Parts: sequence; structure tokens; C-alpha cells
Amino acid sequence: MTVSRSLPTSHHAADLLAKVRARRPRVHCLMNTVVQKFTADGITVVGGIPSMTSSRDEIADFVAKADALTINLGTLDAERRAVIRIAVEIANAAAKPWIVDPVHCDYSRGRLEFARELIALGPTIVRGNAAEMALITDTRASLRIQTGPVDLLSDGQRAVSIQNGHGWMAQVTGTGCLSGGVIAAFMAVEKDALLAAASALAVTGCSAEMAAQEAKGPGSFEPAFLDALANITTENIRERARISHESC
Ligand SMILES: Nc1ncnc2c1ncn2[C@@H]1O[C@H](COP(=O)(O)OP(=O)(O)OP(=O)(O)O)[C@@H](O)[C@H]1O
Ligand SMILES: Cc1ncsc1CCO
Ligand SMILES: [Mg+2]
Repeated sequence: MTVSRSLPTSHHAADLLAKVRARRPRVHCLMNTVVQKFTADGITVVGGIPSMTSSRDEIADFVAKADALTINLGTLDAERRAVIRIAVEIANAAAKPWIVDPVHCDYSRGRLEFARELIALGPTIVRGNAAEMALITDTRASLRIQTGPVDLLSDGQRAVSIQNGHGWMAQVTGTGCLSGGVIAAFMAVEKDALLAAASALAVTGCSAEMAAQEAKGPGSFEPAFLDALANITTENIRERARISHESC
């Protein structure tokens, strides 16, 4: 696979979703304990195969067999920090793509320090919400993503915004965490992290808009969102995706 320097379009989003569905990449998740099921379902419905163990004895084998890794700091303790360090070592040694979600690094000094330690190890992507990303200023990640009503992506040379999604995404716990899993699945089929992540976020945002048309509120939105992610078509993406190129 050659690294392309194109700017993402709805065409990339549809094309990469088709690749994820066809190739069924394995995504290993070191996911917080709050949204394990939702994240695994999100990866599954876009076409990936999730694995979720955080056991110290197994992590090396699982990461070695994965096509991409997602690390989420939502429920962190000493054991999980140790397991995350092992996972990153294996991913880096095998040049596998990995994404860090520094959940709640704005709440605790220790968590912020750990997030910064990980980000210094060179993840492919760091993604968080506005409060978290305000504290992640120095990064060796190839790509920074700040999600919210508008998602902002920048790799230092190119900057893109995604204006899809729905307000109910902020009322369902874990849509950001799920996006980390879906982005990892797209990174497994596309080496250019900006193309992969912009495509993944456009697909999730368009799916959320379609789900909101069926749902009555955040409760019924959650399963409708998984349905839409599973069923979204190339035509839906071409009609809805709002990907803009920004100046760096
Ligand atoms: N008001 C909104 N309108 C449209 N999309 C939104 C809105 N708020 C969040 N989103 C979308 O929801 C997803 C999660 O983004 P958000 O910034 O809320 O993550 P987060 O705070 O890390 O969430 P969590 O920690 O619950 O997983 C992203 O895909 C984002 O585009
Ligand atoms: C609420 C919450 N607390 C730890 S992880 C998590 C899921 C969303 O970030
Ligand atoms: Mg979050």
C-alpha cells in the first residue's frame, strides 16, 4: 500500500468502508469498562472483528494478531497501565497502527502524565474531545483529532473538518470511544491516517444523522445508530458527507 497525500472526500469514505467490509480487519481494543460492548458492536457492524481482552498474559498475542489497536484511558489503574505499555511495545515493533483516546485527562494530573507518556511513544492518531485535546499540545502522533459538533483533523500538513453527526451522539455515553474503534478499523485498510480517520468519522456522522431520523431520543438513537452504521450505503455517504479542507 502506498501512502497517498490526497485530501479526503466522500469517495474515500465510501471506498474505505467497502474495504473494511471486504477485508474484515481485526481491531484489538484496550477499552474502558463502561463502553466495551458498544465499541465492540460499532467495530463489528462496520465490518471489523473486535477483541477486547486486557489480560497481561494474553495482550502480546492479541496485539500481534491484530491489524490495528485502540487504547482508551477511560478506566485506568496500575494493571491497565502495565498492559497498555506492553501493547504499545508490540504495536510499535510490528509497525501496526494505533490510536490513543486520552479520556478525562483533564480530570487528573496522573492520567494526563500517562497520556503524554503514551503520546510520546508515537501513536498513529490521538483523538479526544475539546477539553481533553486542549491539554494534548505536544504530540508525536501523526494525526490529531478533536471531535465535537464539528470534528477537526490535522496532520501538520493537511487539515480537515467533518460537519456530520447529531446532538444525540453527545447524549449517548461512548460515541467518542466507539469512534476510536471504528477509526482503528479504517486505519487497518488505509495507511494514510488522515484519509482513514476522516472517512471513519464521516461514516459515523452520516450514520448518526440517518439514525436520528428513526429515533425518538438518545435511548432509541443508540440501537438505530448501530443499524445505520451496518446498513449505510455509498449513496448515503455521497449525499450526506460534509468534509471540508481547512488551512493549516
Ligand atoms: N453536537 C454534536 N453534533 C454532531 N455530532 C456530535 C456532537 N457532539 C458530538 N458529536 C459526535 O459524537 C462523536 C463523539 O464526540 P465527542 O467529542 O462527544 O466525544 P467524547 O466526549 O470523547 O465522547 P465519549 O467520551 O462519551 O465517548 C463524534 O463522532 C462527534 O462528531
Ligand atoms: C463516562 C466514562 N467514564 C470512564 S470511561 C467513560 C465513557 C466515556 O468516555
Ligand atoms: Mg471521550
